[in-house]
Amino acid sequence: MTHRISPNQKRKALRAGLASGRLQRLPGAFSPLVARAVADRGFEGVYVSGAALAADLALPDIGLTTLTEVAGRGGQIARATDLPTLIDADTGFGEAANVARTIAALEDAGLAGCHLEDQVNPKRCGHLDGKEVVPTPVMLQRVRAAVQARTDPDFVICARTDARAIEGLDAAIDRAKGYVDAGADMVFPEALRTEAEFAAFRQAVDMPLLANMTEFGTSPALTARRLEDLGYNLVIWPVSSLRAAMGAVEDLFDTLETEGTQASHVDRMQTRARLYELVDYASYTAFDKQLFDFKIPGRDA
Ligand SMILES: C[C@](O)(C(=O)O)[C@H](CC(=O)O)C(=O)O
Ligand SMILES: [Mg+2]
Repeated sequence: MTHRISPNQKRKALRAGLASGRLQRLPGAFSPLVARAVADRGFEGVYVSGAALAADLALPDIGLTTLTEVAGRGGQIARATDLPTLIDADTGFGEAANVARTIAALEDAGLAGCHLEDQVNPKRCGHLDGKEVVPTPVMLQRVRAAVQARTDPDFVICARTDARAIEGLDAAIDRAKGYVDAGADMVFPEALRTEAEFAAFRQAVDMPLLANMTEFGTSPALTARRLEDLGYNLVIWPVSSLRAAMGAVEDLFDTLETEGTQASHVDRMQTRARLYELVDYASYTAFDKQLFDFKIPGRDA
């Protein structure tokens, strides 16, 4: 498992995927190890969720994490695989000037792209009540700032609109069109309510579209095949791996507490061998051997 693909090559791969007519499938990875498990299958990319990143720090998803934390963790996850990694940049961590700095940090961290949303600061989960959006001109500034700040033209800037839940579908579509005119490469219509709304958005917006298949939210659960048929370009399952892992962790702790041993749980655990596969233990051993198996001319003949 050698990782030699440059950030620019990953960005080009993401762009090619978006232009391919095939759905790009990006499971959320809350850690570099989880990203390895994504890459070990046939997925086209990795997603870094703001909600999962916050939850991992035992924080709610209300804009408490900082750019430094998000870029740092995003970079660790992006470096773990050869796949392009798309990251959730929330509202851009401020207004235009902050957004510009956010793009610089995410590019430097090796991300392939990010999404920026039109919520007010502090933001909320897109599937909960109580969120608000900024006036369209404010989001247009954010998008323009992002596009101008980009130093690699292949870095993908995705504009997310949260307007569906607040202003309705037509307003969300109008906003999306404006964000595209401002230079966004793709659009993330958040919290659509029905499959018909997914279809209507596709009909109205002539740019790559992202579908968010999060659980326990307000959107219907559509399969990858259905989303591809609807003409969507990219799907994220942002928090699914964290929810699955935490479900298993809580079950384990219940077992430990009640049974005093993990024995009945071990068959559900990732094995030591599989973990070593994912961290590519063998190639490190080979590398070490090659470094230390050397002879010094004159000393070792
Ligand atoms: C996509 C999202 O922005 C995220 O941070 O992963 C969240 C997901 C979630 O809370 O389920 C969102 O949809 O707001
Ligand atoms: Mg988020």
